[in-house]
Amino acid sequence: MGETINKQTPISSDKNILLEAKNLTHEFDYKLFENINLTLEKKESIAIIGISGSGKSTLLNILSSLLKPKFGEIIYNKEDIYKSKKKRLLNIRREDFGIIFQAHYLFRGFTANDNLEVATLLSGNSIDEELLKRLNIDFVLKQGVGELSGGQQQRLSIARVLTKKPKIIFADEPTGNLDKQTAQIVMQTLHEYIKENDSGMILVTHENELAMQCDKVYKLENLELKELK
Ligand SMILES: Nc1ncnc2c1ncn2[C@@H]1O[C@H](COP(=O)(O)OP(=O)(O)OP(=O)(O)O)[C@@H](O)[C@H]1O
Repeated sequence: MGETINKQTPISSDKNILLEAKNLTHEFDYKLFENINLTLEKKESIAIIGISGSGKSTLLNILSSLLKPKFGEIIYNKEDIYKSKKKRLLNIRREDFGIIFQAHYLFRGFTANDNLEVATLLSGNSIDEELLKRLNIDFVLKQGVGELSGGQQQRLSIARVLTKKPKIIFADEPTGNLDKQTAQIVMQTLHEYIKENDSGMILVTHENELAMQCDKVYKLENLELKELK
């Protein structure tokens, strides 16, 4: 009898689920993946690895509301985001999703501080001085974005995303421009953020070491997501 109860007990309760990808299929010139499923829970980090061209960034674009898949659903807050009205999709992207891509969309004609202010205005949150110190960019706030190094720009874009207090972080090679030590600080900051804020993170990376620091690791290979951890 006990066995039956165990079998019926869900591994994760619905209220812990942040995002679900169901039966995703996508292709451009060639098929990238077919019938992929993925679930992200609160406080969880997921890494996606795979060879160049396997479709990792495409998958992240689909998960993060930027690209409609050929087939399949992305369920967030019990709704398929790609079936939502355009305005609703934009609101989810703007308010709940924190998208960290290498081509960080900073406003280049403005100062670092102006860029953070935009996030505070949109979200109603204030700038987290501690976070800026941690990321070692607290001393560049008055500088123009164009005067910052690539790595400083990357950390500024991460600070801007976190200022929004997103429910889910989507990060594509977020430490690509950074030395090993700084990359580690950034990853630690992201992991702490999701634990402290009941958020989740999906990370695409080439670096196995960073991937293995995540709770789950999947490899995109032969059209499938294989669970490595
Ligand atoms: N918007 C697009 N239009 C047409 N083809 C695309 C588009 N975006 C990606 N592709 C193609 O899809 C394939 C997968 O690209 P993607 O960037 O998802 O791979 P990746 O695994 O992230 O690669 P990398 O590790 O090199 O960043 C590539 O062949 C790429 O040229």
